[in-house]
Amino acid sequence: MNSVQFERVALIGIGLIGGSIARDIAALGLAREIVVSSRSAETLKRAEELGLGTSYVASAAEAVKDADLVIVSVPVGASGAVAEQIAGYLKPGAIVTDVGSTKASVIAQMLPHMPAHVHFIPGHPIAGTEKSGPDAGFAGLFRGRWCILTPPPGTDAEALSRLKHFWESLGSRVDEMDAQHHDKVLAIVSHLPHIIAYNIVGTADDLETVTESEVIKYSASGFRDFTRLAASDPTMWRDVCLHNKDAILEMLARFSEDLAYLQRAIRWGEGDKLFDLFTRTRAIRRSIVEAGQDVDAPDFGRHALDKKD
Ligand SMILES: NC(=O)c1ccc[n+]([C@@H]2O[C@H](COP(=O)([O-])OP(=O)(O)OC[C@H]3O[C@@H](n4cnc5c(N)ncnc54)[C@H](O)[C@@H]3O)[C@@H](O)[C@H]2O)c1
Ligand SMILES: O=C(O)C(=O)C[C@]1(C(=O)O)C=C[C@@H](O)C=C1
Repeated sequence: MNSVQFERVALIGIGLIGGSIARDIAALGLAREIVVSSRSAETLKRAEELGLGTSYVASAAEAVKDADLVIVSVPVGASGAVAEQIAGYLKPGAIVTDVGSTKASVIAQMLPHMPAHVHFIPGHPIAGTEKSGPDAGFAGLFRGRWCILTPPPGTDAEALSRLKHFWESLGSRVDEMDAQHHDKVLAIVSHLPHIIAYNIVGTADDLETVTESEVIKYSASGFRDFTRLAASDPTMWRDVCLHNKDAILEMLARFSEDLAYLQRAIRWGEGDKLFDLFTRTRAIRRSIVEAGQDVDAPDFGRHALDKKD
């Protein structure tokens, strides 16, 4: 049974993630007021049509006044500008968090603007889809998914526990780690898969004779899964690449080495090497499914990634 946790929540950015949080807060009754703010007038109007908040304001500074919880859900490259806009208007004791896919850069951009009288606790829900905008959000997106918090050293324990409780109310499991570690882990499990998807779909598109007809015709195959990821928001993913540059480049270097190993095994007909690798990776997929981390499980009910198991 949930109850009101915050009198007033300010949502800065109301796309897929902000819009999903808004729907959950309302459905679960976690706040008395939900103030929605968006840079784009069109998005704000749409959020109002969808009834995502209790009030709607164009200015982020206006939105955070008297808010006990501020959630910044904008592309990571915009975090610093938002922090600068809201800094002078934050209520003493407010919790300020974000949902950005990279953490060290968000902290570097936002922390310098945060007044000493607020609790700044960055976060990242590991849940999403390839869609964006307020219409794309839905209640239950975070259920059964991880949310990683990266509290800076010295974070107030009570504020941290309130934010943790908030995400748990949305159905998430919460972990804490430092921002650098987060960025390394996410580089391999989230950022690289997207970069690889953008790349493979781009390569297929460059093979013009193929794309004209056959890629579309035969895309009910492994390629289709890549096209879903490659349809993800260009602004968001441009920012992720630019703001987790070091970790992504490190993982890409490892990936290229391993790809060269695979390429060599294929060239020289080294079937044992191929078989061993494919056996190892199959076991990983099976352990993910067994651990209940399979997004295709009925309770996640979002999209069909891989129905082959
Ligand atoms: N999409 C996902 O799967 C996913 C998952 C977890 C976390 N995230 C992170 O959540 C954040 C929001 O992503 P989303 O998927 O909700 O994006 P979205 O495009 O659906 O929504 C972005 C929101 O930010 C606003 N915005 C865009 N540019 C801005 C700017 N320069 N200044 C101020 N506001 C701006 C937009 O008007 C919109 O309200 C990003 O930091 C992203 O990395 C995304
Ligand atoms: O499922 C998807 O479409 C996603 O891209 C979600 C996903 C991911 O890679 O898992 C993407 C970016 C986030 O920061 C968190 C989650």
